[in-house]
Amino acid sequence: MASRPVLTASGLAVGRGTTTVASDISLELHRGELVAVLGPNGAGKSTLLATLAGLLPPLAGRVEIDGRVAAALQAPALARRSVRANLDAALSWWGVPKPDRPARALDALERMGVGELAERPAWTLSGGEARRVHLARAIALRPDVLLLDEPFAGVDVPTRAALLRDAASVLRDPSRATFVVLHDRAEAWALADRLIVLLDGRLAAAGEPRAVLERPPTRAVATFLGFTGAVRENGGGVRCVRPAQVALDADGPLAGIVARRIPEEDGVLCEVTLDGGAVQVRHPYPGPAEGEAVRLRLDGGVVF
Ligand SMILES: Nc1ncnc2c1ncn2[C@@H]1O[C@H](COP(=O)(O)OP(=O)(O)OP(=O)(O)O)[C@@H](O)[C@H]1O
Repeated sequence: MASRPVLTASGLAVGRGTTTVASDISLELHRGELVAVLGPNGAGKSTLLATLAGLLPPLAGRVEIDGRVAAALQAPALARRSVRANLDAALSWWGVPKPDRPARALDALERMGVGELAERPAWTLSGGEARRVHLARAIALRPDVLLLDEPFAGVDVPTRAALLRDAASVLRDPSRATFVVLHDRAEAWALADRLIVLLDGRLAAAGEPRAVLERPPTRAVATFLGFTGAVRENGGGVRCVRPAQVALDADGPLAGIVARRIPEEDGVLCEVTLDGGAVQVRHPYPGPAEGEAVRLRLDGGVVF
């Protein structure tokens, strides 16, 4: 990317106390992009975010920022006052002159779809409403770098879908870089311009989400990204496949046995053992029985 980065982390090691959680992290954030961080529990996503925010000292390396950073941490943590007063306090602390604050606050609340909640006491909000206000408060600051830690945690599925839809348009802003820790891969596909995967204490993958999904750099990254099937190849190596890359097909070249059926909303997820591996495949209800012999075909995947 040609523009000057608004945040540059070089050779960064992050951790708590003297314990290193993740190291050798180098990344750049540019204005206008939304970068998502994925990784399993305990991978160090929140620790990295807190370090980029300046809330924790780097254990090695450095973070350079060209502008101001605002972070919205995991818990909404709204003060016991009205929604409007919560935003006003943040804007005041940020140094926004008093006459400018009401319009800035209302604009951010409206952009997050909660303008009508401005006068509500913060403690009367539902979890989903509090999340929106929490995001609005960070957006209202108009930082150069916006760091968000799991902004959709604990929000139920329909509310989450609506929040994601609103956030996708509000969070991407040409004037700032947005860096967001996510738990759910689906959120990353919906939101991110760029994806970072933290795994086993290092930055294990980085790139455009589609590219990372199509060509995960290691088997560990592939497994983390949902390549649940692995089949030995004749020529050597192991082909890793996602359930969507497997089809039950009476004329398919591979023979397997259904080892387990996991009922899902729109069908069944079948775990099929093959000579040389195992895969998962989705099938409309009722699908094959446990113990049934099936034939299947693999469409794609990646070989390690
Ligand atoms: N306040 C703390 N004091 C000491 N250790 C901590 C603290 N917070 C987190 N840790 C430890 O640091 C490691 C990384 O935790 P972190 O919260 O950064 O991971 P994460 O990837 O954000 O995980 P999750 O997906 O579960 O939120 C973990 O081993 C965790 O137990």
